[in-house]
Parts: sequence; C-alpha cells; structure tokens
Amino acid sequence: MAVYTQLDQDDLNQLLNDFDLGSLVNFKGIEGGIENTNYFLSLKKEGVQCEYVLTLFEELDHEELPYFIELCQWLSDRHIDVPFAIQDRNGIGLKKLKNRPAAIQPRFYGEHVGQAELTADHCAAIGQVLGEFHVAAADFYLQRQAHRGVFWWRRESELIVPKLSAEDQKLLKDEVHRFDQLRENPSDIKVGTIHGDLFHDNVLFQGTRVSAVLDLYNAATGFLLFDLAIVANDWCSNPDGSIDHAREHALLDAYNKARPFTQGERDAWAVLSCTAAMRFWLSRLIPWLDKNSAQKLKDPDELKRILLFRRQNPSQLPD
Ligand SMILES: Nc1ncnc2c1ncn2[C@@H]1O[C@H](COP(=O)(O)OP(=O)(O)OP(=O)(O)O)[C@@H](O)[C@H]1O
Ligand SMILES: N[C@@H](CCO)C(=O)O
Repeated sequence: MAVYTQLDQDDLNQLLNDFDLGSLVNFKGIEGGIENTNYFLSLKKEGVQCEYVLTLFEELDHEELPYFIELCQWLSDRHIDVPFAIQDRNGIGLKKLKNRPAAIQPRFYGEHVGQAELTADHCAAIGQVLGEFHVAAADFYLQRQAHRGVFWWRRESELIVPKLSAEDQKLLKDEVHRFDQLRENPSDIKVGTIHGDLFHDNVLFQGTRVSAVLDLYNAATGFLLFDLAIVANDWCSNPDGSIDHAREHALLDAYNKARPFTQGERDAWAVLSCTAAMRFWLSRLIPWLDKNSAQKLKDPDELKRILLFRRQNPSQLPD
C-alpha cells in the first residue's frame, strides 16, 4: 500500500492553481512504494496532454526536504535523469498539500526490470549512470548525514541484539567493527553525494538503457564506493546469495570508466561490499522482528546470505 494520503480533484486543482502546467485530465494513485504517496497526473495545456508524478512526502518533513529538492535539480541540470520538483509561478518547487510536503515532477517512461531478468548489459548501464551521477554531484554544495548510516547502525545493532541468535549478533557486530576500522583510516576512498538506495526497483529501463533513477530520498554524503556496493549486492546476486561474476564485472568495469577507482577504494572494496549488505540486512531485520510494525516486509535473509557469501568470497575491483 503506497497511497497513504487520499487526494480528490479539489485537492489537486487547488495545488495546480499555483502552476502553469495546464488543467487536470485525470489522476491515479501509484501502488508499490513504501515511503511516500505517489500519484500519476495527466494534465492538458493548449490541447497537449502531459504526464507528471505528484509525490506527498510521508516520512521526511519540510525542513529535511530542501536537500533533496536541490540535489535533484542539480543532477537534472547535469543531464542525470532523475525526477525534480517543477517550480510554480513563484519559483517554489516544494509545496504543501493535505498538510504534507509535496512536489510535482516530470513522469519518466520505462519499465522496472525484475531481479531475475537483470543481465550484464543492465548492470553495465547502471554502473555507467552511477559513475556519472557521482561525477555530476561531486561539487554539489549541500551535505547530509545519512539517516541510516554509521551512527544509525552502531545504535540499532546494539538495540537489536536481544532478538538475534549468538551467531547473528557476532556477524552484525563484526561488520560494524570492520567499517569503524576502515573509517579510522579512509586513505583515498572518495566521499561525495550518494544515492543511498539504488536497488533495481528504483530504476526504469527502456531496453537496456537507463531511462530514470528514482527515489533519491536516501541520498546523503558518504563513501561513493558504498553506493556502488549497494548496487552490486542487489543487482549482481543470485537467490542463494552468491554473486554473479559476469554481472558484477560489467557493473564495476562500466563504473570505473565513468569514475576511475582509487587505490584506497580497491583496498576497501571487500569490506564495503559487506558493510552495504549489513546495512540492508539490519534495516530489514528491524521491522521483520517487530510484531507491531506495519511496514511492508522485505526478507532480511536475502541480504544476510549475500553478506555471508561476500565474507567468504571477496571480489576485486577491475583495473
Ligand atoms: N517521476 C516518475 N516517473 C515515473 N514513475 C515514477 C516516478 N516517480 C515514481 N514513479 C513510480 O512510482 C514508484 C514508487 O516511487 P518511489 O520509489 O519514489 O516511492 P517510495 O514510496 O519511496 O518507494 P520505495 O521506498 O519502495 O522505493 C516507482 O517505483 C515508479 O514505478
Ligand atoms: N531498498 C530497500 C527498501 C527501501 O529503502 C530494501 O530493499 O531493503
């Protein structure tokens, strides 16, 4: 269930009054998301119909949102295909509707590709786009601490301990510790603006071309390589947690061409690919083990299997 806030025609017309986008033809709630309410809007202006997406932010509040609004505009200006808030007649993109922050964005076309259908070509395409994303955002002028970053997992890994087996406790603590050690001596691991949640369900494809990178609301300042590790774990893994070498090689090689790896990054890859698996194992475990959580559940074991595989079979970044 993704439509947390129900909207009617009057709500939408009231919002659209501030814009020069035309008049409402129809609208439809988008199912499938977790964090936000999204609607497709069809508007007609001077006889031409155009499609948009209206997002109502259900978790982020008004104060947190300018970072994301500015980032999406920044990336879009640099030809990265991300949704951005269209400005109203007064130059305001971040609006308010039904007491929630809201934004109207262009609608992108393309298909979600299921995990089982992902090929080396899809992985190469996203590797290139992520490299370009990191380069385009290199001098972005705002910074943000990830809300599910190092301070979050240090805290949450302690809080969840009583609910875990001794073996899982050890695994979790060990990964938290390995990342802390890396952080103490980061060498030349590049820090910049990361997407933070670039799972395959946040990307649209036309054929094997990336047509849009969506859902930037986990973006933050962090190790660029951590972002790539999130992608590698999700896009290049098999159901048993093993990593498909051909897909991972295609991903890493294409990324390296867009933004060449540093030596420090080569040394850090084995640890960071585990850190990324640990981060999502933990964020899935929390609602999974909480009887009262209403959040749609994603299987934590998927990420645990990847983590265990990564620990046994560290991969290397290509030259
Ligand atoms: N600008 C857009 N163009 C086309 N489709 C879009 C656009 N924005 C969102 N969508 C569609 O709506 C879905 C949900 O959007 P989004 O991922 O931003 O929501 P969410 O609630 O944050 O979801 P989740 O947390 O599960 O990733 C997307 O997977 C995509 O199918
Ligand atoms: N992409 C996340 C959920 C949304 O942050 C996951 O698969 O666990």
